[in-house]
Amino acid sequence: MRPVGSQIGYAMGLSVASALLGLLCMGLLALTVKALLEQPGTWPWELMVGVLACTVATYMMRLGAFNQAHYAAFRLERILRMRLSDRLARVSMGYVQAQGAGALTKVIHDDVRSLHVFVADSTPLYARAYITPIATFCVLVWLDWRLALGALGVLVLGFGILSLALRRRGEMVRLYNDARERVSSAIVEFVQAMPVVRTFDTGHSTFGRYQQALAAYLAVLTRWYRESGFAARFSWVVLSPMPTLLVVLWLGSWLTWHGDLDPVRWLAVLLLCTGMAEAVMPMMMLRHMVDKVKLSIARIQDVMAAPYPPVPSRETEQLPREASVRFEDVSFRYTPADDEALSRVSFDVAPGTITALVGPSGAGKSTVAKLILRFWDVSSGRILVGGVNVRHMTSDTLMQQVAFVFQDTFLFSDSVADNIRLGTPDADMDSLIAAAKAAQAHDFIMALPDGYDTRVGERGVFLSGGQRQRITIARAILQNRPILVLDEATAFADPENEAALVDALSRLMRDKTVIMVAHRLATIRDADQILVFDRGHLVEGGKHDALVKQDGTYARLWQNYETAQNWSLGQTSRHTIITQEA
Ligand SMILES: Nc1ncnc2c1ncn2[C@@H]1O[C@H](COP(=O)(O)OP(=O)(O)OP(=O)(O)O)[C@@H](O)[C@H]1O
Repeated sequence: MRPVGSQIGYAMGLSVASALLGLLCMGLLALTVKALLEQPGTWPWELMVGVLACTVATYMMRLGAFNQAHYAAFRLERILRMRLSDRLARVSMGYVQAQGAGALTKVIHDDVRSLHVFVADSTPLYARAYITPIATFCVLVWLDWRLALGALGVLVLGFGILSLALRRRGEMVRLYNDARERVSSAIVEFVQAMPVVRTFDTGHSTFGRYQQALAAYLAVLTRWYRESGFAARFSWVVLSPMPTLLVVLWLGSWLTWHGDLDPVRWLAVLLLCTGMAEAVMPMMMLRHMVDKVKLSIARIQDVMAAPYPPVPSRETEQLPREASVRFEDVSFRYTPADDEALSRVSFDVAPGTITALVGPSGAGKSTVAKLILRFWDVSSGRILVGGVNVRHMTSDTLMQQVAFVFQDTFLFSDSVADNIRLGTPDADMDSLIAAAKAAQAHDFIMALPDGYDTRVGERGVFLSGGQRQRITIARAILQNRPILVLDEATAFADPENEAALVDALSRLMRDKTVIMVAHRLATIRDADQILVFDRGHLVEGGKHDALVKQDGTYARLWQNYETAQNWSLGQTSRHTIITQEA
């Protein structure tokens, strides 16, 4: 809250001033009554105008306090979201993946929102809740210390009972928050997994988890209510204005009876004393809000404390000399608890050559591809791009060297043109269209309702996997970076798309250093170098023909691949016949 601290302070100051003016207003009201009683028939105009002015000023200041608090909350929300997204853009991918997209979204959205609500609605109340009872008590003591003590006695009794009710509050709040979190994650899971749910279990097991979470939530609430219910409600009764009023009324009449109390003072005490008890209620509500917002603050602070991977400054960084890639004895594990995903891997990729990464599932091919872009830092060894350790260049420099085409293409809900322009925002329309044509994407883009201005994902414009892939390829062509990393770029290709994709890729790869993860071994027969991985180790390397002759892992993979091609053809035709008969 520090960035908007002074504005919050101003709001709280206004709120305190309005509370004090409210008291002054009551004092003037009592004096007005006194004047009316002492000189019947005359109007104490000055006092009455004073009461009116104080009332107006009280409400103006209260309004001002809430205005300031709301402006502070809007500013805070914006500042926090900017800072959080800035941090997330620069922390390692490892951190982002470990936290999970859902949890991070919740922090940026919900936790910042609850801080907004707290600052906007509660900070002025907070100031009031503390100053009103203290100031009221001081005035009451000045008016009549015996009545003041009577009113205080009621408050102390109410607090005593309330503390009994709140004895195990810390533990209950924790249980309550845990149960609530479980309900919300069960809902998220239920909704996100809807396609799987519909296909496999008609919702029984996921919905069951949601129901269990709800039942546990209900159990916590019921227990909390049962354990603290009576004491809490009883203390609410004691702390409501009525008991204080009764005590002051009874004590005051007894003192007046004995001629020991001026009736005007008594009236003033009666007018003021309820303010003390009234201020206590919001204090209790605020305590609950503070507890809730503390959890949000802790989560926001966790994200803000996530460490940046060390990067050199623009002055000290080293610039890559050419478009080569080199792994030197690289080992890597995703987390300290995981097994090594890569073990002592070394290889060289010369500028302008094509290198294919192959191997069984889980061998570490995608890991190699992602380490080149420094999504994670290696555990040992080093990765050189253009002869420079990736740790010794800024991420901007690395980005200018390497373009990436992932298997899971993500398009922003923006126009097709802006999706292609990502990374080269200044590209003009002609070069953008040229890139789309080279990527075999121009024709289908022109068939969309608004051509290049069509917004992806809106008004039913959903693109097929192959089309999305070609938009990403157009993006990479436009970026025209010297090194290209392709991770399963043809994964989504259907027969109709595949020819277009292969054509697009070959244009993209022209004159570039290419490192591609490949499952379809036929597409990489002509690669300059094939690196074969198995369980994190680089087990073989060389050209296709030589590797087939070696009769090792690659020869086995190649054999399996060829068998699979033949097998799938036969199976597909039989399957089709069976389905038709059915
Ligand atoms: N984000 C991650 N966190 C933890 N472990 C991971 C992560 N990504 C991959 N791994 C593990 O690292 C190993 C290598 O995975 P990788 O994705 O590089 O294999 P791959 O050869 O690309 O497999 P595939 O062909 O199936 O995509 C696997 O054991 C995998 O379980």
